[in-house]
Amino acid sequence: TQSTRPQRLLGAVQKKATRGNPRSVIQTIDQFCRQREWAMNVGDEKGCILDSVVTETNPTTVLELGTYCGYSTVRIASLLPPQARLITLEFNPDFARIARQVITWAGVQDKVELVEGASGDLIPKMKAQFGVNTFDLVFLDHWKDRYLPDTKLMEECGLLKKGSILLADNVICPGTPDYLEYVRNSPRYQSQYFKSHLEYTKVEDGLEKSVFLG
Ligand SMILES: O=C(NC/C=C/[C@H]1O[C@@H](n2cnc3c(NCCO)ncnc32)[C@H](O)[C@@H]1O)c1cc(-c2ccc(F)cc2)cc(O)c1O
Ligand SMILES: [Mg+2]
Repeated sequence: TQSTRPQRLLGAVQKKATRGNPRSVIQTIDQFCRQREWAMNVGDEKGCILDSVVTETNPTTVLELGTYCGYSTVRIASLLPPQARLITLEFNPDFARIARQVITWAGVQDKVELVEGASGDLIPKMKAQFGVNTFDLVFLDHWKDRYLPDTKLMEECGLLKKGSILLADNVICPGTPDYLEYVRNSPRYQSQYFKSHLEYTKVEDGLEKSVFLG
């Protein structure tokens, strides 16, 4: 039977990346996506912006919406201090299965909790079921029309505190117009756009960093 693109991406990681070396896994995926098959990872250019936001936030608790193959999961986890943890939500079981293997190959599995399910169902359970108080950083990279409803849901569930950071991928391409309008006009957020390019292309895209003001 035909393999899927995520399966081929995992194959490249297991063949070429050094086990236990997150940077090697990231480099291998970026090379695969540039030389073999494009895939919707945040990529190396926007990935550097993600890295800088993670390091300057120095988060203890991170939430990622949309794991896909685990590229940004590995990127973020590799920068977290020892006690910090990253919860990543993925509702496609096939993608979750691939991501778990990528995360383990990179050796960051002890900092990552991959939860299979839809963000809309899981966000309300974060406090009771996952022992989360608030998130210091949220990386939004799932269906683009879900960024806004899930942000409102996180507010309602008391998962954001003064200073919590939302970092959203693809605010230009494919675009998240309703989310952008909200975080840029709401008095509850201080927003900043980081101009970049769609992963592995010259098309404009960018990340929006929004600080929750409480
Ligand atoms: O569409 C893009 N990303 C979507 C990611 C989805 C992943 O997240 C998972 N997911 C989705 N919704 C939820 C959910 N909750 C919501 C549903 O309940 N709860 C849990 N998991 C969820 C999916 O199963 C996937 O694993 C994209 C496209 C381009 C692109 C640009 C230009 C082009 F020409 C083509 C493509 C570039 C990018 O960087 C992109 O991120
Ligand atoms: Mg994306």
